[in-house]
Amino acid sequence: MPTPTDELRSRPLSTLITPHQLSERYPLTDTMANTVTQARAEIEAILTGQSHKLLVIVGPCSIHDPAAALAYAERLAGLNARYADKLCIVMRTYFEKPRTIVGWKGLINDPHLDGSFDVNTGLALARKLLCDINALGLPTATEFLDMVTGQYIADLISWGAIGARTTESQVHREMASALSCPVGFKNGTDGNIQIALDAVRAAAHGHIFGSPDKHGQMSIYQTDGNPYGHVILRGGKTPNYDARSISDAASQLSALGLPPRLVVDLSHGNSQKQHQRQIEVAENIARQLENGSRHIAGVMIESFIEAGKQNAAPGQPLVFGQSITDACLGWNDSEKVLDRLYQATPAES
Ligand SMILES: O=C[C@H](O)[C@H](O)COP(=O)(O)O
Ligand SMILES: C=C(OP(=O)(O)O)C(=O)O
Repeated sequence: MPTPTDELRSRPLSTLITPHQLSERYPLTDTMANTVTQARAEIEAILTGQSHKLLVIVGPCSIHDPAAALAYAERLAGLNARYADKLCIVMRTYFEKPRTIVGWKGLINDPHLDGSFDVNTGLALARKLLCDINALGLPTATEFLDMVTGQYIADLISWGAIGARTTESQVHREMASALSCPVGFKNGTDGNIQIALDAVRAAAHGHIFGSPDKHGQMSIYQTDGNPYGHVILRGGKTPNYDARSISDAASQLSALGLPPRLVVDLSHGNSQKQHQRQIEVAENIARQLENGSRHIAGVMIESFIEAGKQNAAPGQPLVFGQSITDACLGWNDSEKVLDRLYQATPAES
């Protein structure tokens, strides 16, 4: 026997349910499919400038408690109905968190928040929550980070993001080229927009790559390319939501023959990670809209029931509806921000 040279630093722990098995347990119903199909069509029309509406991706930084997320979704569904003539509201349902170094990586990876890494339960909780939210008629958004887990939930997602830490990654661009929903690419954490422009172009192309299929069989996939890739300005070392930064990015899109429309993240580098600052960023965006800017297709907001964030320590009780990753706006401020954006969005001309 030769000396082993492989799997020296890894080992399989247990088998993973397949995407097909999970979707048999939590199937996509006609109501859910209608929510997804209608929202994707509306978002596509917003991104190409055919719709006057503003896309608003709003919700917790991450999902850690499905009951709290559903309680938030029920409130948000009310605002979705109230503002439907001008806003296209999509709930942030982020199950995978990219970490700067290490930390809790989201509900799918560690659903019990205790390092037990019960991934099969995490996948089931994520899919069930997405079914419940879409059944309310409220569409959902997520970051696609892991190359495998997206297969379990992508049919329930109306808008996807590739994060600041992965926009430059070839495999994420290939994945985006396959996704059935519109996909936004964040600028880099240092503020580099070029990588997001490159990503939009790369994802618009078809690619060939290896991936498990819905039954877990390793397969060679061919993708068509995603025509609805777009840039998300999330700030970097300094913010980039001001009118000048937005029009510069829009000019770069036009020069590439792409629609000069983009999404602005009110959080992260644009709020310098101070959640309350999202309110002033929203005010600035509202004024740009009122001044006739045609470049702002949408915004992203980190919002939950309770403002701020808390530390999740195993065995310690958690505040219901408060973030355990980035700090979020509380519900009252979120309502005010959405109302302000509604007032600033032009009515259909
Ligand atoms: O949006 C979430 C965080 O900003 C991102 O996951 C990085 O988090 P970290 O810097 O706390 O690891
Ligand atoms: C991780 C996120 O953002 P970014 O990739 O911009 O840091 C996020 O939106 O949760």
